[in-house]
Amino acid sequence: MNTNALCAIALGSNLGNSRATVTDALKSLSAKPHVTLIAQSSWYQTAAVGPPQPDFINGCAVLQIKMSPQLMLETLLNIETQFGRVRRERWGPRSLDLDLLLYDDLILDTPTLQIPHPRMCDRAFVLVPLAEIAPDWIEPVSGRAIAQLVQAVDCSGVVRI
Ligand SMILES: Nc1ncnc2c1ncn2[C@@H]1O[C@H](COP(=O)(O)OP(=O)(O)OP(=O)(O)O)[C@@H](O)[C@H]1O
Ligand SMILES: Nc1nc2c(c(=O)[nH]1)N=C(CO)CN2
Repeated sequence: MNTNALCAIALGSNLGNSRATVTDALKSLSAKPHVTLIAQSSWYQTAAVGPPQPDFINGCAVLQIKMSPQLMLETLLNIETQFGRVRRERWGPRSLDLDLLLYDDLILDTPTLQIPHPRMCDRAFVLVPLAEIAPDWIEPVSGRAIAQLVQAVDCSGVVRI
């Protein structure tokens, strides 16, 4: 694939030295060929959604990439592995979670990859950082801008650090 695309990703961690992990993971991703970092949010301490577990560090980034969505997902999964991610229970603690949130205005629904990320509109820990760097990006399934979506969720568990 030769054309440039803009994508948004979410980073999260709640095991180990989470702040260092998310920072280093974003550096590692930005250093890859065909990836240019366009914008990076602040980091947030967020109350865990799902089973009881420690708070997360979360943030988002916008990247310009010359990669298909599938290759980008593969790249994210490889970085998760590199940073010690071991897959255990769904929504359980993890050293690093990288989600592909948006890819231009694409809607994609395959068994291994859904874009936009299907749960992003419900998640304050995604929408608050994303609204900082991409408030006008339209989430193509809802047709609503990130700045509108963030107003519809409870952001009380999301604290900028
Ligand atoms: N947009 C996407 N971004 C990342 N992974 C995706 C996406 N769409 C589908 N997946 C699939 O989901 C799998 C990742 O599941 P994972 O264990 O990280 O889920 P989770 O982080 O526990 O939960 P959630 O998906 O709710 O954040 C990947 O292997 C991938 O095939
Ligand atoms: N606060 C917070 N909670 C979560 C998170 C996350 O990144 N942050 N990730 C999950 C699975 O993807 C489940 N719950």
